[in-house]
Amino acid sequence: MGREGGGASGRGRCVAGPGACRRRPPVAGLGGLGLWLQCLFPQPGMADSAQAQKLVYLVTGGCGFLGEHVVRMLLQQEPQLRELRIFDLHLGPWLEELKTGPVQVTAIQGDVTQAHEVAAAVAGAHVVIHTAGLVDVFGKTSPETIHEVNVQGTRNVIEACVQTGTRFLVYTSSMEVVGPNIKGQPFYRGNENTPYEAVHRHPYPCSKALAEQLVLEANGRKVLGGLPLVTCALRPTGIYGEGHQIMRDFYHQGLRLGGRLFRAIPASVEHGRVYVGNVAWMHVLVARELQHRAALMGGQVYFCYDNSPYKSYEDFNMEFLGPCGLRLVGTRPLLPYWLLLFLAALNVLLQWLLRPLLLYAPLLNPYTLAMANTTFTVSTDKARRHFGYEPLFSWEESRTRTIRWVQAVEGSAQ
Ligand SMILES: NC(=O)c1ccc[n+]([C@@H]2O[C@H](COP(=O)([O-])OP(=O)(O)OC[C@H]3O[C@@H](n4cnc5c(N)ncnc54)[C@H](O)[C@@H]3O)[C@@H](O)[C@H]2O)c1
Ligand SMILES: CC(C)CCC[C@@H](C)[C@H]1CC[C@H]2[C@@H]3[C@H](O)C=C4C[C@@H](O)CC[C@]4(C)[C@H]3CC[C@]12C
Repeated sequence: MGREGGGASGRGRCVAGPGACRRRPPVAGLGGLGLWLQCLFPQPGMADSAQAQKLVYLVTGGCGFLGEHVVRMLLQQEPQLRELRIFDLHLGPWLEELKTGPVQVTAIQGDVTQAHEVAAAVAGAHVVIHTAGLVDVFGKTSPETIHEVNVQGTRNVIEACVQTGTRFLVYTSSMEVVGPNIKGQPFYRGNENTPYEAVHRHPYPCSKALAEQLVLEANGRKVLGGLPLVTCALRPTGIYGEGHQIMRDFYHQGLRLGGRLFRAIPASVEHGRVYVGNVAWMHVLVARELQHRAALMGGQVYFCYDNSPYKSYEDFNMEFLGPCGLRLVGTRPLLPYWLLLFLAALNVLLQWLLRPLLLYAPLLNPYTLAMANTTFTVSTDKARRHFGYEPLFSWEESRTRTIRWVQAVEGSAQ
């Protein structure tokens, strides 16, 4: 981290990996030499036709909450896209509608823990956006499985890039790679260089930290063909927007409680949030600019940010749930913190006792309580400086879109 400054631009050169050159039809009559010349000196006119749609992207986890937004954003905003591969354990039916567009959409059902499946999907791709992961802070999955998917899965993606000659890898990391830490120390509007004691105990942040480290260390490794791998990691804070399962859960919980939610966290605790459309846009931009600014961006981490307001987790949710008819009761937490902590610990015990019979995984546990109860917000412009990022969606638009989505959830629940 912390390495900043100007970097050489690879713009205009054959920067998209050996596959890019291999894939274009050779210049007639010149055979292999033509192929070379074409890579070195693109012909006039190619920029707008053949060259415009030349790249193959792979999105792992492309059917998840964030992954779907990345997929749709790529199709809307990436003119260089020729083929989009979507790799996921569970493929969504909505993929079908994408297959009628001008870009070839290839759905691949696969498991990131299976190295051969990953290698087959990666082969021939120019860019990999690795969002697949097990997001579990509720104890639904074993720590071993979280490690297997998040760490070994990432290792498999890296090795596949190296073996098949894919040069650009974007990894979806998380704010939790930094914190909040188990000491509950605030991270108040920090940036990528803010010192913070990152201490991980919970399997999910541990796995994200290890995986991020693997990705950053892989930057510069030689891939098949001899060119260097260029990697970077994006660290979203808590993502919200259309498709956010936890928002849906809070909404339904509020409906069950007669249209009320009860404040558990002091309003003064700030929790970083970022709109899913802007996180997706950052992925698209990073993937694009990594190809031109490898020296500057390779091996870097970027927090994901936008203009969403700094609020407590609950007050922020009310920005959407309020207009949908829910009310947050209390200006201060209704239960004292020690009692919440006791209930959180009780939930852990219940989870353990009930495990042989059923999966008991409530929202409240000591880790989620610590997350919600510790200030963690970012304030940075590193993404703007390095790759020209500006949020695509204003706060008002992000809010409106999310409210509309919650209202649609409500409609479909009736
Ligand atoms: N949701 C957030 O607030 C948030 C914040 C920061 C970072 N992230 C990161 O963003 C990424 C996406 O998170 P999300 O919220 O969209 O989660 P999600 O669960 O909605 O999506 C993850 C996707 O990965 C797929 N997947 C899981 N295991 C797989 C496997 N073994 N092989 C192939 N695919 C597999 C799932 O099927 C799913 O479609 C994750 O890496 C997560 O750590 C999420
Ligand atoms: C006191 C309780 C009732 C409130 C519980 C809220 C809790 C479920 C919320 C609070 C903070 C949320 C996490 C935070 O937004 C950031 C991330 C990072 C990401 O990598 C995965 C999701 C996660 C952990 C959110 C999960 C839900 C949390 C813990």
